[in-house]
Amino acid sequence: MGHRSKNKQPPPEPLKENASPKKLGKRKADTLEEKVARPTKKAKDKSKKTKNPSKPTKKNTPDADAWEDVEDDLDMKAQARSLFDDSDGEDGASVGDLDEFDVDNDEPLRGPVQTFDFDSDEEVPELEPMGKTKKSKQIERPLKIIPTGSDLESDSDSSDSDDPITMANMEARSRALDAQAAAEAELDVEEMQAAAFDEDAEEDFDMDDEDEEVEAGDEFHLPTAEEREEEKKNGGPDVHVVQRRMRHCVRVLGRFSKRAEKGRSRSEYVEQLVSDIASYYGYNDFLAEKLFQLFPVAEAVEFFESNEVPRPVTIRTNTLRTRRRDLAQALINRGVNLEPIGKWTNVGLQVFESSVPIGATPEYLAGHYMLQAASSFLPVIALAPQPNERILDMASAPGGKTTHIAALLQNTGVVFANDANKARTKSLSANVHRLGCKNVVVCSYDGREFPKVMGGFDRVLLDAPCSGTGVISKDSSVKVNKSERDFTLLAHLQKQLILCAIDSVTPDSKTGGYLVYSTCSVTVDENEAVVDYALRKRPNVKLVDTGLEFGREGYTKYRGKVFNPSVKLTRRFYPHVHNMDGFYVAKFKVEKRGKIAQETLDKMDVEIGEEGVNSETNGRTIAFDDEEDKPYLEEAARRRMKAKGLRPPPRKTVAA
Ligand SMILES: C[S@@+](CC[C@H](N)C(=O)[O-])C[C@H]1O[C@@H](n2cnc3c(N)ncnc32)[C@H](O)[C@@H]1O
Repeated sequence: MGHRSKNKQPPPEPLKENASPKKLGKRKADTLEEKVARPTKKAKDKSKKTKNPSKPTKKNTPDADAWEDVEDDLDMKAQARSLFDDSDGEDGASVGDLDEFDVDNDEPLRGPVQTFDFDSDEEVPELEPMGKTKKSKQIERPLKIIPTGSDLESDSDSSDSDDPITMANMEARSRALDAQAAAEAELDVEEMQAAAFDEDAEEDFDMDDEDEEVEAGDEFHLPTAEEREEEKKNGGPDVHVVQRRMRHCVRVLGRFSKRAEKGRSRSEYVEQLVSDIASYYGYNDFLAEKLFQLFPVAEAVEFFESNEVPRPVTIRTNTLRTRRRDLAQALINRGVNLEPIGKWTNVGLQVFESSVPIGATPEYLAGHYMLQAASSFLPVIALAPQPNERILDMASAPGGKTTHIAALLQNTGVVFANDANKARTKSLSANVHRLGCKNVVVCSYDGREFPKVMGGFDRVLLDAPCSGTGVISKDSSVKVNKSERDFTLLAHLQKQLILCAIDSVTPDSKTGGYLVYSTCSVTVDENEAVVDYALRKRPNVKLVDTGLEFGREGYTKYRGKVFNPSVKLTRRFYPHVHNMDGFYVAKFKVEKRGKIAQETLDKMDVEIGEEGVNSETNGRTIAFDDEEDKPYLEEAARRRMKAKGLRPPPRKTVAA
């Protein structure tokens, strides 16, 4: 595939699991080439239609989860009361055949049902989403349903029409768009096939190419340390050089024994590749390496590349106020082109294009939906709250998941929505009110104070503060502002929070007794390592299936670390695999302390004993490891002093 296909994205939905990572083929090579021309990457002329959302403004808060943060900017006073109070009724306004929005059907719906003037700028884009005049990379995402050749023929006439869309021509226009997408898809396939036979294509990364012949003048030479030093002195390598070198390194690392230069080691190639990835995509060396290590070589490049592309714009229907089909129709009437996200959610909609700002429609202001990344649905689906339960959302601002929980509870029971950051609880409260959640209590404690503040919860969600390495496409500052120390401190905070979250769950719950731990980060330190720590420190918990239909299994071994085998039950989500933000979800069942399976206890004793940690387990609380915690506690004390304007004493210990 060539330039045309750059940035096309399918909707967020499960892709085939365990598929071997895609080979870097011509398409990827083209992608790399295109980077040279950034930011004017797109070759396609899309001037006819105003398509697709630009991302809503996002604050640079590394802890922030996805773009529920746009809610922060809303002036509550401007939030109109519901304009659609009647819409809850089973027989809402008759709006044509929208049965597909009743849960399972994923047919696309697009095109307004009224006449729209695509060239006017009538709406004031308060929150700047979906700006008519802005194009985003999502424009080129292929539609989900690719029509047949006959559709192509019959509608080809109308595909380019500039006539206004009306009830009469909407269907034909819609089919024409599908046909266009199909034609593009066919072209892509042709290009891909052509590339497969193009022996001269130096960009072809085919790792299985037995008969490769390197043309004269195209031999690749891995720079020596001196040459790299020289390159640095001269202001760094040219972008073309970096691209070419990255391709070559990936190629060599794909079949090292055959392709490597004599006398050069694998680690030299890896070092060069990571260094080039860092400079090409703009990461600090530390983070580039950390993320690179998560994947096989070629897949790692896919991951970095996917972080350059925005994820699909998605919204969650607030079922406390409306139904998905009614919401879809209301938005279609406003000129929004959308379709259900996928079969795994019956409340999500993916927005492809809009002629109105999607963060400021009357439906938005009336709380009929939440702008929410698809990945953010996952932990709440895993939590599976049941009516009348008592739930704690331990780190909840700005409330994307809290309001989802409240909706699943159908406004019964109670949700304690906590966040340590008082300022962020304002947007949390605003969202709670806008979405009509009547069972939510907002509070602001450090999560580590639970369960002393209150306990006895049927379910707890800990959507932990994290490094945000899963949401780099939304917040690129993560590329440079995270150091090794940040990861150490974050992982420590996460470990403390998870123990407090576990202790807040009542094992006596008749309906629940679960904790869901999630992050929008892909690093093992913040995910599997935290979960494994919790299993070791709290033998009364076990991991259970998340209930999510897709996602890769959690690592049970990683770079010399061995985790509890049950960590396999946790789920990882990646932008390059699932077309959603990088995310991690683990679900624990909290059991009574006396009821722990003996085999689990035996295992715990061995594991904990091996580490030389306190091995008193049976029924007794295992405290934090004071020695391990010392530097972190010291660091926290230093920070508190600094915050109070006091000068902290010099450091005594250093975190590992
Ligand atoms: C990933 S965000 C939560 C997003 C939220 N769950 C949602 O869906 O909208 C992490 C949150 O943790 C909060 N936080 C950080 N440290 C905390 C702590 N010690 N206790 C409780 N909350 C904390 C941050 O203020 C931030 O709002």
